[in-house]
Amino acid sequence: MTKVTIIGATGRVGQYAALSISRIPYIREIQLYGRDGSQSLLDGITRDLIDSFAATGTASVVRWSCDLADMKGSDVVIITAGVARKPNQDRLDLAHENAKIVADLSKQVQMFAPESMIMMVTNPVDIMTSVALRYSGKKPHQVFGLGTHLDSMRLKSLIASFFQVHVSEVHTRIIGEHGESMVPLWSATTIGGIQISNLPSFGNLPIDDIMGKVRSSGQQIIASKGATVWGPGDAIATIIKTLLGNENRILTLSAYVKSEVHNIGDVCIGVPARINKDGVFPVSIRLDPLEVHAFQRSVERIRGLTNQILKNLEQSDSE
Ligand SMILES: NC(=O)C1=CN([C@@H]2O[C@H](COP(=O)(O)OP(=O)(O)OC[C@H]3O[C@@H](n4cnc5c(N)ncnc54)[C@H](O)[C@@H]3O)[C@@H](O)[C@H]2O)C=CC1
Ligand SMILES: O=C([O-])CC(=O)C(=O)O
Repeated sequence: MTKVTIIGATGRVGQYAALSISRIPYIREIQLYGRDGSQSLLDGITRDLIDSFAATGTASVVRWSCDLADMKGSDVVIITAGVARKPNQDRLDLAHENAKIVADLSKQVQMFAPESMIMMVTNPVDIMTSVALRYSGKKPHQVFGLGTHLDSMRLKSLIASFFQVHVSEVHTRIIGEHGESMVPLWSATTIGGIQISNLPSFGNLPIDDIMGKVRSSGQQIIASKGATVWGPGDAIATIIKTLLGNENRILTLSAYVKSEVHNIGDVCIGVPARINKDGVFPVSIRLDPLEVHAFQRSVERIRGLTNQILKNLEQSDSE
């Protein structure tokens, strides 16, 4: 029996993630959690999902609850709860408010679902992953965030469009912060198995323009339609499928990195990680010197902000 709980299920990302996850064949139960007062909305979302299951022949069972105890027995608890940014806000502007929400929820996940893993979506996702790790008391491989997986998919799509190839021909990744200091790994980018810099047209690739589009993608979508929904929802489902299907794929997630990347780390941040039924395990990699430098800057920025947020939380815990 494979059970996934979504905390934040009445939100835009939580709702679509539930639909996308329900398409994974071996997911048997999806538990939707919403705060007290959202009973009617949860009931409506559940009925709508059941209609969708009937139309597609999906075998999953979906239940809703306003009682966190009902996450008991979950394999993974996905947290999408918290505030989302408005146009012209940075994801980091949400850190203070969301940290309190995530710290409280993470303690409860450990209380009611001690065996489960936690997947963090709430922004700023790297910092929230560290908050969840600290407050749940779980092991590092059991707590991870969506990280730069979605950014990597956005870059993949733009490269595929430039070279006019199917997205499956492009392998690339972005590491570091899910935000301004993200680092594209051109050294790890291939098209049809060929290192991108060995393609004659690589010189024409508008790298700055492409990375500008990746960095501002969330902002642009929020400005025009209010929220990013289908991109993150399907990215969440890919990761859940990889994890619970024991696929051993290497995806770029926010995970606690100790020293796997050039001895840089001691924080949760986007890195390539092996994902299987036991959890998420950062892989040891070697990068180009410029990429190492950029990753180091990104890590230092996120580590500094994370430590500040954790200190603030400790202070409010002791008040
Ligand atoms: N990491 C990533 O790539 C992405 C992260 N996000 C983040 O996911 C989060 C959710 O985004 P949306 O679904 O668009 O927001 P939304 O406003 O539509 O939904 C927020 C959800 O959180 C719940 N919530 C708020 N405060 C809560 C609390 N104190 N306790 C329990 N639940 C609470 C709400 O009831 C609602 O279900 C935001 O922080 C957003 O920035 C969104 C897209 C991608
Ligand atoms: O931009 C946002 O606030 C939501 C998000 O993280 C994304 O879609 O990359």
